[in-house]
Amino acid sequence: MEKAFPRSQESMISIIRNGLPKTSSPKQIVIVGAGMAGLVSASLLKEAGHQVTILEGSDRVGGRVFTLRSPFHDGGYIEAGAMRIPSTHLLTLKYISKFRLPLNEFINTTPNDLFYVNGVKARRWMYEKKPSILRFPVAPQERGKTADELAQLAVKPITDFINQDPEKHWPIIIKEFDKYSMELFLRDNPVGVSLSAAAVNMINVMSGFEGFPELSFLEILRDFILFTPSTRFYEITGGFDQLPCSFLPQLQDNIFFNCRMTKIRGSGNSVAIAGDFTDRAKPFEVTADHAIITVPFTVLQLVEVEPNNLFSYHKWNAIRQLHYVSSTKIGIQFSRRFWEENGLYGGQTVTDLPIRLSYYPSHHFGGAGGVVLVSYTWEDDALPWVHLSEEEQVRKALQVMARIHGEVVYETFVTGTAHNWVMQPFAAGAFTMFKPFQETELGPYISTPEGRVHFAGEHASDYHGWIQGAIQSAIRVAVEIHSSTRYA
Ligand SMILES: Cc1cc2nc3c(=O)[nH]c(=O)nc-3n(C[C@H](O)[C@H](O)[C@H](O)COP(=O)(O)OP(=O)(O)OC[C@H]3O[C@@H](n4cnc5c(N)ncnc54)[C@H](O)[C@@H]3O)c2cc1C
Ligand SMILES: N[C@@H](Cc1ccccc1)C(=O)O
Repeated sequence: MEKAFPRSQESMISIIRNGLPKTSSPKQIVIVGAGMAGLVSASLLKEAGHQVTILEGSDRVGGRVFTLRSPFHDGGYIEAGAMRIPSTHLLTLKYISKFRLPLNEFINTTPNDLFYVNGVKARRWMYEKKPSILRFPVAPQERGKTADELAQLAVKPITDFINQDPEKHWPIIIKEFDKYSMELFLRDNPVGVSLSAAAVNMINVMSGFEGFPELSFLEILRDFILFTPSTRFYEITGGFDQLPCSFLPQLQDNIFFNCRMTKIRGSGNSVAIAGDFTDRAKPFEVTADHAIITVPFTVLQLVEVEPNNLFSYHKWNAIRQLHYVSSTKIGIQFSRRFWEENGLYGGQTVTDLPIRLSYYPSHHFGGAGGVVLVSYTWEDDALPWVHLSEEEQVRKALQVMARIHGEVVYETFVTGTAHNWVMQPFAAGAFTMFKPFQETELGPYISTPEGRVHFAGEHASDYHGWIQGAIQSAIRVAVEIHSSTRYA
């Protein structure tokens, strides 16, 4: 029996570098979804000698890696999905280097970040010097501390324990604290300092997490640890769509676009994927030895499964209950980089106004104009935007931005676009984020295969909401199928 699925990044990096051993018993494998999970799993399995067929519902590769180039001029673009890669995400960085794609630093925050909160405009360095300038009515003992400092204080017993021995201690932490939401843990801290409502609100507003405080404490903690100022981030220079497109030379003959899966039918040693072509309302059906399903569980709920007990009770639970965060992004192009005249080179604006987080471009500094991610919202914060037309979202975002940057936003406005992930038929949400109890109760059943049906995607990984998760799950599922065959 082949070695168990390699959990460490190092062993997965060697699979990315060297591929899987050539098989002596090629299998027919149908993969649904040409996002990063589908592309990576197909690439590894094809390279190892298997016959892969990729069915993609849309007309492009990439899925939630989606660079919006229209309606921008002069090469402008905005990332509707993935836009930054932490320096610790070695699998993602490995594929970027394998395809020789250019990288530059994604400047996530700078001391010059512009805040507009509780009606107060301030720079990050001013706030870090005197947190009370943002007028959060925190408790006396909380005064003089930033949101980050208060959050670190509250989670310190947990992070200290994890840091002693992450491999051994994370499972203990999950068992003890999976039942907590972020909000409950911070307000009624079972191991450390409980914070006042105002302090928790300050943490939520300043981190952009105000939209989902009721979600899993541990899930948010992982990203809280990741987003510490010491973490460096990168972006693919020229747009993230170059990453999924880099798989095309190897896979383009294996990908069938505009193929919407509507049914999964299992029978003994084979599995059939049925559906219709979205561009010509014609049915299709593909039968294979194995199927890899990479579509989000939100979308999978609308796919018929025959027989129903092809999936176990626990798998059905996970498909129905796994939580997906919604997210909206609004990108606006300006004819002049007025934000740089204001000392903003990359970095962000944090506000309690409906745009919540803005990110200034980390590329083409000093250029004639540029595209700003004017609004990036999650969960409840994303909802006020979804009922508006694209034009209304751009206009409203511009109006809100004018309250922070002044009339210059109107004088230099060129064009804009908005993307609401909850409205996308092949995503139906932005990314997975557990609710309390879900890591323990759904986690073990998200990735497990059901007969000849295998599951990959960011939801079926240890990195929810990251390309890294899609890649990790793809390598796992490729090993899962490949190790059930004999090597050449
Ligand atoms: C707003 C946002 C911001 C993000 N920011 C970052 C970031 O900065 N850095 C980072 O690393 N990650 C980020 N991510 C996460 C990252 O984009 C995803 O984790 C990753 O792209 C998911 O890949 P996947 O293959 O699992 O899923 P997907 O990319 O969703 O691929 C699934 C594919 O299946 C197709 N499909 C769905 N249903 C069907 C069907 N019925 N029939 C046929 N095909 C179907 C879809 O069209 C899609 O192509 C972000 C995501 C979002 C939404
Ligand atoms: N990884 C995505 C979404 C995300 C944000 C925050 C926490 C978890 C996931 C981003 O960087 O925007």
